[in-house]
Amino acid sequence: MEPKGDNIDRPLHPAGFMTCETGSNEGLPGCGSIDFTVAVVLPAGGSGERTGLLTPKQFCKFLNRPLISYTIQAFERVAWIENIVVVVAKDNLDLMVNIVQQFGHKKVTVVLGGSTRHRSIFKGLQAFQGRGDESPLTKPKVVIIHDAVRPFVEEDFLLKIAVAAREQGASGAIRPLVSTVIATTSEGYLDHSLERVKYRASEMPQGFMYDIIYQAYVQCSEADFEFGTECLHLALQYCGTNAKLIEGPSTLWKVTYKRDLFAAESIIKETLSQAACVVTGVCAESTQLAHALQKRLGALDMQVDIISTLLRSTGKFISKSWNFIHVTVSNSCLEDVQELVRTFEESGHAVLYPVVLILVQLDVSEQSSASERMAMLGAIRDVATEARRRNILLYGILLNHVQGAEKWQEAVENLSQITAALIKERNPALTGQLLWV
Ligand SMILES: Nc1ccn([C@@H]2O[C@H](COP(=O)(O)OP(=O)(O)OP(=O)(O)O)[C@@H](O)[C@H]2O)c(=O)n1
Ligand SMILES: O=P(O)(O)OC[C@@H](O)[C@@H](O)[C@@H](O)CO
Repeated sequence: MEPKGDNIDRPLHPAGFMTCETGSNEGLPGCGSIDFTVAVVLPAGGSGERTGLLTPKQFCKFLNRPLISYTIQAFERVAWIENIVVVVAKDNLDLMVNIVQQFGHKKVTVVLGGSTRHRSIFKGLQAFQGRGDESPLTKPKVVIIHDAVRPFVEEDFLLKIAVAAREQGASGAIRPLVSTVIATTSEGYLDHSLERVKYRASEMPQGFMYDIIYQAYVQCSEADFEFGTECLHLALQYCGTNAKLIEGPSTLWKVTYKRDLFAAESIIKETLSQAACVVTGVCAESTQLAHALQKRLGALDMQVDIISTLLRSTGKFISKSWNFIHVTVSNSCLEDVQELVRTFEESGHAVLYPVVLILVQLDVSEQSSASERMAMLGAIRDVATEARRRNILLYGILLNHVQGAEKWQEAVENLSQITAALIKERNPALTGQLLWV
């Protein structure tokens, strides 16, 4: 999982940062909910030592996409946020610019960080300061500061933080303490414990009037830069600004330890669409199988639609990030699958989230020959390799049309369990394989 930084021949701004395509709020829906400019600083310049991994946690991949890309997406989909400044260590500068380009992130400026979190945040804030030439970034009225390793943040809470920062000068997310806080003696014994109900954990996002937090950083001490962990404290200490504290959802937690990476992956997978569109073609057996599958997947809380052909209606399902199950009684449908891969490529829709495409061949000839199975496997492998480049995960299933109602019911049950698992897990290792049910 080592980061692979390809050198990007991009001019580094005199202030030491690269600007990718910036978005604008003009005319976007939703920006009417806020009448002042808001920007975001995402400190992502750490090394993630506490995970015990060589790859900094913000660059660890989930479904073939780095964690930081999920965090950036959480902010770029908010129409009233104008600019997103991502602060990274020098060694990860090219990697970060690569990620912005690969996943089509907008409004993003990549900035070089510092040796501590506070130093990195200050570098991020400086991206809004003119440096003698016209800075490409508009200085915001309010700036939101958010650890890049907190990917699960929702627009409604960001709105609360931004409005409170505009009104109070500063605002911050808090959560109830899980463990009691105790003070220890220098010999390592209990000195006293704090009354837990009186304390809260300080989380992110935090919001500030830009001028307040910028001035706080201008005035803060070297000790603050070296050892401090709390931006709200700097606003109080150096600008006399008492932050409004807002209790946030439990999803605001920070990825810190290795266990947090597993939790983050599980949550990301849960957010992906489990819905599927079953494409049957025109033959009766496929349609019958599709309805049986729809009933069983429905029992697994999966939404399933059935269509006879991909023409015209594909866009509706692609726009909703649905997955596809293509049921056929012949191996002629690979052309359809290739057409679907091309449609996804043109829509660019699978860039952010992998889409599952399952090819179910109903073997009505009782028992396909080994050579026929090998031919199908070879064909699927080729198409799957191409599909993977478009972030489409193609799996093949060969379903024997067994005789006898009971055996058939069992086969359909197995098929539904396998298709549900493939869609939920999206395991790239199984793509291009032919499962035999
Ligand atoms: N010099 C630094 C140190 C940290 N951060 C960022 O600040 C956020 C919260 O810090 P933390 O969870 O402590 O990250 P790390 O410092 O990377 O973790 P560790 O202490 O385990 O090395 C992270 O997004 C991290 O990348 C930063 O921008 N610059
Ligand atoms: O201390 P760490 O560098 O692990 O993480 C930073 C956290 O302290 C910080 O995100 C919140 O406490 C809010 O300031």
